[in-house]
Amino acid sequence: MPHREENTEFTPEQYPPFPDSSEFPGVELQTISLQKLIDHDNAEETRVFEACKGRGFFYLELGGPEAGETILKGSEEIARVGERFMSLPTDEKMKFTPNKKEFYKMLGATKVDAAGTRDQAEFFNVSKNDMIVPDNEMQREWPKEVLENKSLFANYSRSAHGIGMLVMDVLARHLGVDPEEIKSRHKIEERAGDHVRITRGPPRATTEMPEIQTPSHTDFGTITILMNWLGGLQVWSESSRKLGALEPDVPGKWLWVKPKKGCAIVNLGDAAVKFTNGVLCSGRHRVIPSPGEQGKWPRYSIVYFVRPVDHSKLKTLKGNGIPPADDQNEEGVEAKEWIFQQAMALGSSHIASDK
Ligand SMILES: O=C(O)CCC(=O)C(=O)O
Ligand SMILES: [Fe+2]
Repeated sequence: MPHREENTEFTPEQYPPFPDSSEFPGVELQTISLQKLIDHDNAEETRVFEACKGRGFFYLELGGPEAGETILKGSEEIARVGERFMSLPTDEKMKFTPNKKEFYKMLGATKVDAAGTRDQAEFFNVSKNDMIVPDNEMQREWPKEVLENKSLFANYSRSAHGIGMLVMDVLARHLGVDPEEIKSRHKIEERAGDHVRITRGPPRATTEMPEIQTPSHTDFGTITILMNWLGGLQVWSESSRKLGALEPDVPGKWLWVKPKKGCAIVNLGDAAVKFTNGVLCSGRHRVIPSPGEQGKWPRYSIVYFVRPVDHSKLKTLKGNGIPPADDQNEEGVEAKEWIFQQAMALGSSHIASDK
């Protein structure tokens, strides 16, 4: 049985498998090989492009290349760092929630529906910008658990950002977009809303499904690299390119995304939809407690959000695969402001810095 002691509750080697039952219908996702993308394998590039036009979600097999190995190993190390931080008393953790925004979000701080039901997960966001710079250029206070592991977060951020950009480069070339246009909007050294998020959902309170750990949303950024070990993530069966609504706006149902060993789950965010005038899809998803026996364990996930740099303009890119947009003559909103607006449309200041 899982216990809440030092480094004992994140125990992937003990987790039971995702239940094999029609009660928990799963979604079929393509599995893309990172190594093949690095090798510019044509067929693999086409598969990833199709996956991003369709649901905007796929598994990425990480084993082999250095960046992939960093994510595989680093996500577990970060989960253990997260476990130590999460075990602190709430008031200690709340010190890292300046102005009720960002960094640490306690369980129940956001509303998951119009009735005001509260979420059931806590998370901590670690900004890429502060991890990749020398100590004297850091802009915020961080808990000692993070500071002691700054190089872990820095390496993880660089690898996840690099993987995200590799995928975006493939997509740009398939859309006839100058890859430099994407690169210049995602320079790692420039300030951006990128962060590593450590989320902990408590074991399921009752056997009844569901309480909501992370409410229905689409991610705000460009591309997300997600590592999780227990079920709980679900995607909406029908893809939609409408942004902002809390609830799905097309008929469908929630399908489970089963964690796949050795793979990240990669999904596009709203900025990728905006950049491509809706050619690419950012899939709607949510997290509920893990199914069956898995629900007895606390659930950790480690997410990296790649976002456009703060001062870049959220304007549709030009390319022969992108329908002309009506924003070409507008000045365009800066990424930082745009992400804030997306968050406000979701109706929560906590989500402002979130998804
Ligand atoms: O915990 C997960 O598996 C997904 C979390 C997520 O969607 C998010 O933090 O945006
Ligand atoms: Fe998400």
